[in-house]
Amino acid sequence: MKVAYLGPRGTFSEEAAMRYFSNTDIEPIPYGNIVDVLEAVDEQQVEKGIVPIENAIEGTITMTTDGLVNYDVWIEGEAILPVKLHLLMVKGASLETIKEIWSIPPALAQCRKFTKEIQAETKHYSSTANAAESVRIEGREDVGAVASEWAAKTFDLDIAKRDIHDHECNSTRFLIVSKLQNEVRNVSKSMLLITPTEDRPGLLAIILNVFSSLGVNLTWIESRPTKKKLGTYRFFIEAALGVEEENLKKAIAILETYGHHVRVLGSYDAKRL
Ligand SMILES: O=C(O)C(=O)C[C@]1(C(=O)O)C=C[C@@H](O)C=C1
Repeated sequence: MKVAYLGPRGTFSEEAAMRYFSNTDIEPIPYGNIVDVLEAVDEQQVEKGIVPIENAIEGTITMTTDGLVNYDVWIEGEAILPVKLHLLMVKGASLETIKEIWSIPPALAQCRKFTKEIQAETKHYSSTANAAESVRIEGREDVGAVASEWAAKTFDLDIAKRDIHDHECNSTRFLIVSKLQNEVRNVSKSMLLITPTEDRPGLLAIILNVFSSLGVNLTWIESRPTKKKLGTYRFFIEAALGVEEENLKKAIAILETYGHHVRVLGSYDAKRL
């Protein structure tokens, strides 16, 4: 089974894929960015994909939420991976000489205090591993990559400083997506994308009230711009109920009678890696 992930080798996405599918024979296929992973699943170049959606420090990974709007994929699983970020440098380089820090924006954002403290410039790469690989290829002693221990081993780099993330308890939530909807039975969560058709006072309160009046607990909510008009949004809502549960079906039906567009993005269980 082919599984698309954000490459190159050595990313947290690869680690999450290997751990999540540890009992399955998979062929991991690296892609250059998160959107390409979702596209590969949508176009059925691969059976499954894995993408990061939320980090404990930095919050939502908007490349993923926006990709979920644009591609027709089904969320069938969730995996939570502990994330430890380190500063990787070429062998023999020292922290004192550092001028630039390279990584993917969500990883840099998880280490804001550290980058401010050492007054280094930051440069964006498409993944932690891509930044680490570039440090290795360029061989410069004045740059470091924010990446994992696994990336340090993969690209034979030194860990110049360990655990540079702002908060000790760091983890990232990944979604496992496929093209076809799997059979949903007794799962604990569902993700809905609600697009209101018109703006009105109390719009979000009315939507949330539908869930609370039916006793449906919500575990995540995120608003994203519609990209059509400033100040208009769509809402990602994750509910602690499987999509086949009566109360969730009722909530969807009520929201639709209010004129909102509701798309079920998936229904799944969470797994800690
Ligand atoms: O760059 C990687 O290693 C990734 O898998 C991406 C990613 C992300 O975009 O959030 C995944 C987990 C960490 O939060 C940092 C980076």
